[in-house]
Amino acid sequence: MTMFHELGISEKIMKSIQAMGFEEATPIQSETIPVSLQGKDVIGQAQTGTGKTAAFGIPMIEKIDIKNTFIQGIVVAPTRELAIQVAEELNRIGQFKGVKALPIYGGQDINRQIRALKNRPQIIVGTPGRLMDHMNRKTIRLQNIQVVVLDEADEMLNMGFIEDIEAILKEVPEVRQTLLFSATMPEPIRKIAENFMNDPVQIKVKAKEMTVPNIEQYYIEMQEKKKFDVLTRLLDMESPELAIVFGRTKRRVDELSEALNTRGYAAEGIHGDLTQAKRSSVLKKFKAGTIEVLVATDVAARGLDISGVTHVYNFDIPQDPESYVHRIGRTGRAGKTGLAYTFVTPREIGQLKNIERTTKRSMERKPVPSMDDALEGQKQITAEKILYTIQNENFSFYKHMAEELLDEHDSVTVVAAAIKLLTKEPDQTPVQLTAEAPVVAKERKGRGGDNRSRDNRSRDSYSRDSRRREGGGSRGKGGNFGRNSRGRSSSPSASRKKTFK
Ligand SMILES: Nc1ncnc2c1ncn2[C@@H]1O[C@H](COP(=O)(O)OP(=O)(O)OP(=O)(O)O)[C@@H](O)[C@H]1O
Ligand SMILES: [Mg+2]
Repeated sequence: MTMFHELGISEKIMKSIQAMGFEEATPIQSETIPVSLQGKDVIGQAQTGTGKTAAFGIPMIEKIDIKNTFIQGIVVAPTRELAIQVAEELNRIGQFKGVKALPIYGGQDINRQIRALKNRPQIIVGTPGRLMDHMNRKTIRLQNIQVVVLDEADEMLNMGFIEDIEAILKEVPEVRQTLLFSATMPEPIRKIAENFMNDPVQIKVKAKEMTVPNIEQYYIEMQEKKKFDVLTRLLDMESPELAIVFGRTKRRVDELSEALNTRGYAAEGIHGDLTQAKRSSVLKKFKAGTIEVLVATDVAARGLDISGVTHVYNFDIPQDPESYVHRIGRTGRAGKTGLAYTFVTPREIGQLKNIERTTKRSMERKPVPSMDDALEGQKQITAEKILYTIQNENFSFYKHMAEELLDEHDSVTVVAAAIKLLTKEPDQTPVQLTAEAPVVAKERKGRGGDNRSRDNRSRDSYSRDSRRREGGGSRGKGGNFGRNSRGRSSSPSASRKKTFK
């Protein structure tokens, strides 16, 4: 256990850390912060949700000279939502020192960004495409950069982004500090990374497995056409606080969120073909709990830190083990627990084994849940709601009616009828889903076994964001059910703990 003050952090930043509610440093923070403060290049690898943002953010902000109005640090991140989130965390860390971080990403009005740049942020957090646009327009100058961070570094050095990263690094002074962070770092990518770095120190937090131990991991084997019923049964049985369902393609995400709405779940989709306004509003609603199921492509797989995500469902098995690690890492963050389910068709078992080999952790097989299991789950939720009401609410207004009913029927009959009325019985409304081709496991050779190619993955907002087609986006609205009406306990959720166990 390391306390932050043992790490050589200045007073103003200590004050921010306190305000953020962090009590002790996480292992990646205690191991990388002192090394980064010495100015060394670092490749940092640690499990999802263990505080890598502050691990690079704290030393980066220490290095900023606030008397100097140039941009002194850049962070490059693969998605817009992540760029926004990282900038927010950096602004919190820099709040007392007066360091400002600005997110720069595709899909947002470039003139607005140019105006925001006039406020002289010392740090820019950007997606590659939009950063390049600004470089070309000379609205961002990178000549005074001292620190470059690649968050989700293995993704940034992967096929889809590497050329952009090379172009960006060409604009940055050669004498600089480079920090790379990710939960995954396939060996061939790490080798590529070294070309951009100066004698980097590798810090890998020792862990038996690549995924977080407090995420329970299950798989269910079934035919493709069974998947949707299984998903809704699981949602009924477990009633997640917030759930993310990952689908392979944008079409899949659209169809799934439509189908979930048809069956009465408050779900919306997020993927790279939606307008940025739509993407932001969906994420906002999910964070607020207005929608309870976020259906997403891999655009939401990396880095996003949303509290209250208790369940991740891989409706389609991920294309590669790294994607699995990041997807399920949206739950079980900062010491909390989480559940992850992966759906596999018989032909995809090889891919499942491939994932297990890489993560060094096996998933437990679960049987296909039945309608009765789903109903049992919903009944349980009704019972919990009734007990909660007995303990916490005033229902004297209804007592007279209860007595009248009990005059005519025995109590078990009355209560059973009331439970039936309150219980959402499994809905079997037919839905339309286009089948996806199975993912066949490939040998991990050559480029680190990254099975993706530019075209076969839903490149999504993983594409160069400024050049992306921005179409559509006006799908069906959220479901008819608010979170409480779907039977969740309405008790206030436990306040967010800020210490890791
Ligand atoms: N020392 C700490 N004590 C308590 N909470 C912390 C600490 N450091 C970070 N956190 C919180 O933990 C959560 C996860 O942090 P963060 O998003 O940086 O994880 P990460 O390692 O980058 O995960 P990912 O690999 O998914 O990107 C955030 O809500 C963050 O504010
Ligand atoms: Mg992160």
